[in-house]
Order: sequence, then structure tokens, then C-alpha cells
Amino acid sequence: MSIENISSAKSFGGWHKQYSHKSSTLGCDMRFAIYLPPQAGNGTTVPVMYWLSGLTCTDENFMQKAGAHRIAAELGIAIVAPDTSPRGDHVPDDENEAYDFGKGAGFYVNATQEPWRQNYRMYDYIISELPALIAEHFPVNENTVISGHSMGGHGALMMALRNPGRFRSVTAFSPISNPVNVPWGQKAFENYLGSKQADWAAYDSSMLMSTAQPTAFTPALVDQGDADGFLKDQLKPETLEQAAKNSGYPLTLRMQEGYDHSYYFIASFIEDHMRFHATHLGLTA
Ligand SMILES: N[C@@H](CCC(=O)N[C@@H](CS)C(=O)NCC(=O)O)C(=O)O
Repeated sequence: MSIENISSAKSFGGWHKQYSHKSSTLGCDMRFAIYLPPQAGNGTTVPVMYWLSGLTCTDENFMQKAGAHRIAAELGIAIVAPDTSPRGDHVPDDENEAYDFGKGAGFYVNATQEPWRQNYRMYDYIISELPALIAEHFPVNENTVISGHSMGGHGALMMALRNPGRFRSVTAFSPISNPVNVPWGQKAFENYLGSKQADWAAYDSSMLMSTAQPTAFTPALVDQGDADGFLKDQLKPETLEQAAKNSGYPLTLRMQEGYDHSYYFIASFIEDHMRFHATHLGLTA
């Protein structure tokens, strides 16, 4: 599978690079970004943190705003930031180009409904196609962790819950914790997955966590700002907390006083998240 480099910039002794490639899963050209820490290369492979962004984002928001390169360089962790949906003029979008559905809002699911199902297959893209591409082209090893924000926090938790043993640890900022019960999730799932709510459960972190078996536990850290304007209606961290209590899941959920939904919040705590991952990757945190 070939990839085309579209930008390179040295950062904290490592490299931030953007690539485009033809995605067979999504049926379109896609862009992703990778941060390679200075330890990567010359025979040395490094672990990877996948970062899943939220609504309206591309590969750029996290890389430009989170301030994660310094700590990734110190710990020796590569970061891969994919886009949040399929792209291109031939890819269907919300009829009103709404920010919360269609392009920029793939919700990390495999759509089953027309006209979305040909392109909107972000679950398979993140779980299968992209990691294979990263392993083929970059000095990374199989040790993988996953994090995300909001829609991407839902994506990160859901992917860790559905793939026991795949990720050493998972963290999320302000995740959409119970998408089947909030407007963002209901709009996306109804369109992508159809009106049968039973088909939505496989993508709901709270439902998955509530019944998780101890053999399938992945250590999880979630931060949520208590001044987040989306907290009450869209995010529902209390549902995730209850789910963890039900199954005994190793979830640490921290309410952070005064923080909102923005990248200022992410930048304030990303170091904690990366050190949490480093501990579970067996690196010096
Ligand atoms: N009302 C906002 C909702 C979208 C939003 O808050 N997106 C979050 C993720 S859910 C984000 O990361 N935005 C991009 C950024 O802050 O760089 C908008 O229309 O942009």
C-alpha cells in the first residue's frame, strides 16, 4: 500500500509528517498525521498511540493544539492522528452540511445504511487498514495504545472494549460515553446503522463496559471538565462510571474543575494521559 508524503516538520528532535493514501476501506483518498519521536529509526521501533479526534476535526487539530510532541519525544511514543471521516466530493455528506454528521463526523462505526455504507467505515479503517499501513511504512512495534476526544473519546473507549488485548491502555477526554442515549449519538447511529436500536449497542462504550469480563479489561483513564457545555446533554460520564462499577472495570474517571470542551483542556492533561500509557507500555513514565 503506497503513501504520499505531503508535509514534514522537525519537532522536539522528532518529526511531524502528513501523508495521503488511497483507502480501500473508505473508498476515497485519506490523510493522516504521524509524530515520530527521536528514538524511532536506525533499527529501533517505538510504540504507537492512536489519537481519535472529535467532531469537525481533521488530522491537524490534535497535532497543532495539544502540545503532545514534547512528551512523546521524551517517552519515545509515536502518535498517529487519522482524519474523522471519509473525504472527497463523491462522499455523501449531511444534507445541511451539519457539523455533527457526515464529513468530519464518522463516529468510528461501520455504516450499514445507504448512502453511507460504501464510505463510512471508520471502525475498520482504524482497526485494520491504518495500522497495517503504519506498520508497513514506519519504525513502530506492535505495542499500541489509544486515546481520543469527544466523538474520538467514544471511538477510543469503544475500540478498546471491542478488541480486548489489542491496546495496552486507553484514555479519553470528554468522551461521548453513552451515544445511544444522547442527540449526537442518536443522529449518527440512526443514519449510519439504521433505526433498530439493538444494532447500536455494539458501539456504545457504557453498554460494552457494563458487561465486560475481567479477562477483557484494558486500563482506562478519562478526564472530563465540569465547565464543558456539552457535559449534561451529550457526554454522560456518570453512565460510564456506573458501567465500570457494574463490571468492576479498571476505569479512573476524573472531573476537572473549571475546564471546558476545548483543546486548552486537552493540552492541560495530555501529559498525564501519555504517562499513563507509558506505564502500561512498560516505559519509564
Ligand atoms: N460547536 C462546535 C462543535 C464542535 C466541537 O466542539 N468540536 C470539538 C470536538 S467535539 C473540537 O475538537 N473542535 C475542533 C478544535 O477545537 O480544534 C463547532 O461547531 O465547531
